[in-house]
Amino acid sequence: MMEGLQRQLQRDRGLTVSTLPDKGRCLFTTRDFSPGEIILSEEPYVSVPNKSSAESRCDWCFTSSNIKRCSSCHVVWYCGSRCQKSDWKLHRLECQLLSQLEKNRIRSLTPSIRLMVKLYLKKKLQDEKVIPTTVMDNYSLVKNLVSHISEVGENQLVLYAQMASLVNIILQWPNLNIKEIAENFSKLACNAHTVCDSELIPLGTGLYPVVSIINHSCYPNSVLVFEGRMATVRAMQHIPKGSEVLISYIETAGSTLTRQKALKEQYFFTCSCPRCIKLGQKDDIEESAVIEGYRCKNHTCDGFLLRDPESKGLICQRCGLVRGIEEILKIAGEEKAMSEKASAALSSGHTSEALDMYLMVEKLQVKLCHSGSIKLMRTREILLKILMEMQDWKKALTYCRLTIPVYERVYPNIHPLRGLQYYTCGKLNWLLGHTEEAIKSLTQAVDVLRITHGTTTPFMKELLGKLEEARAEASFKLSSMDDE
Ligand SMILES: C[S@@+](CC[C@H](N)C(=O)[O-])C[C@H]1O[C@@H](n2cnc3c(N)ncnc32)[C@H](O)[C@@H]1O
Repeated sequence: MMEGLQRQLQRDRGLTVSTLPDKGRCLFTTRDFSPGEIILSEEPYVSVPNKSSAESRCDWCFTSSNIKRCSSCHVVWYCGSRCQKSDWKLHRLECQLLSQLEKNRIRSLTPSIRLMVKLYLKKKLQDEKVIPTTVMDNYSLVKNLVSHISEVGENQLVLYAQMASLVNIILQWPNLNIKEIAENFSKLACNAHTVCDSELIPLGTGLYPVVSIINHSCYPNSVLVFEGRMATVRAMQHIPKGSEVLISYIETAGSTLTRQKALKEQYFFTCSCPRCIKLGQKDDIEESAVIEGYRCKNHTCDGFLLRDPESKGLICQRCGLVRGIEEILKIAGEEKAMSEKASAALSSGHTSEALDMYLMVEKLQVKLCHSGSIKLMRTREILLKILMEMQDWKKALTYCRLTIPVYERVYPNIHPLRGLQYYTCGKLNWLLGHTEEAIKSLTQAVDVLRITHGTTTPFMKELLGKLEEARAEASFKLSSMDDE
């Protein structure tokens, strides 16, 4: 199977699988790739939508529109007969199992448990040749995934063992190996991908064993996006022949320490990408102080603070003013308490209370954090979302504009989140009738998103349509001015 995969990747894609001593398997290019070009597309081996009390999703394509519950198991939803048919061979077995479960068990079913049950059902159906196997779609690819089981902590192991025994109860197969199921949970933790829509809203989880060969970099040359349930890896820059294809597994906006911690905890490795090797160097320390540190006490100064070895405070690197730790901790405490209240208000649907609370959080964070702070940017993003929900386009645009300089600082020129933020800015300007500004932001969005998302998806067609509309409006305005 592995030779078959190698041959297909080489012939159809210009790719090859190699092994590096410090990384394990890796994907390399055997030809040049240009920015925006698809490197790899893959359907999931298995996938499952997220569980949300507010919104169910089609088990096959993840849409939440026009969905109906399966009339037999009452657990799984489909948007129509096409998706139901595509999933039928597997769901037929799953449906019988789910129908036998007690109500309490059904309620406690998590997406991970369902994903694991589906994994075993798919393997069984492929073993019995009910579902065909292909070089890109077979269980041996799952077998080859890394699990890091020997590095998993005691508490996590107990959790995996409990989850494995639940899978065993659901499947009721003789001779099921609980240890193997637990190890497969560990594989899912470092190999499964969150399936997102074009705006990067999470919809579910999928296992894409070929995409899982791709290693991580905090400065990646490629990006993983989803078109429905299909995973697509695109080149974000020119990738010469003989390069390793690298995507990012994590939110790359954080400081080197934050990124390394996240990678170690979930993926058990220490990243040595061009950004991570700078750990502890002057530039890296200063960047962390801006994006995760505190602001100068003097509000007219935009300096960042570093620990002052002589005093018990932090010293501004621009004006030299010392800021005491006690004062920082006091505001930080108030900010934490208010953030918790605000988040609780938002998740219980009290939108206008949440808005007031987040405005207070923002005030405290402005006192506390540097203007380049990621934390402050996240609060402003929440305010932007709330204000958009309330259709207060004017204030929403103010917040969107405030986030842009931080996006431009923490994300590279071509990054999907940066493109999406320009898109939001463009839409808001358009709604407010600021045609010229809308054209500028929508053009910036297109420049980024045509590389990360391609140009042919409905999402991109909508964006390109909006830009065209804004340009037509601008030239109409111009020609009516000429007439006057
Ligand atoms: C999704 S898998 C990637 C493929 C993997 N190398 C393999 O052999 O199957 C994730 C695992 O790959 C390894 N890995 C990924 N990126 C790495 C990197 N930049 N440096 C070292 N190891 C890395 C880690 O062991 C991580 O848990």
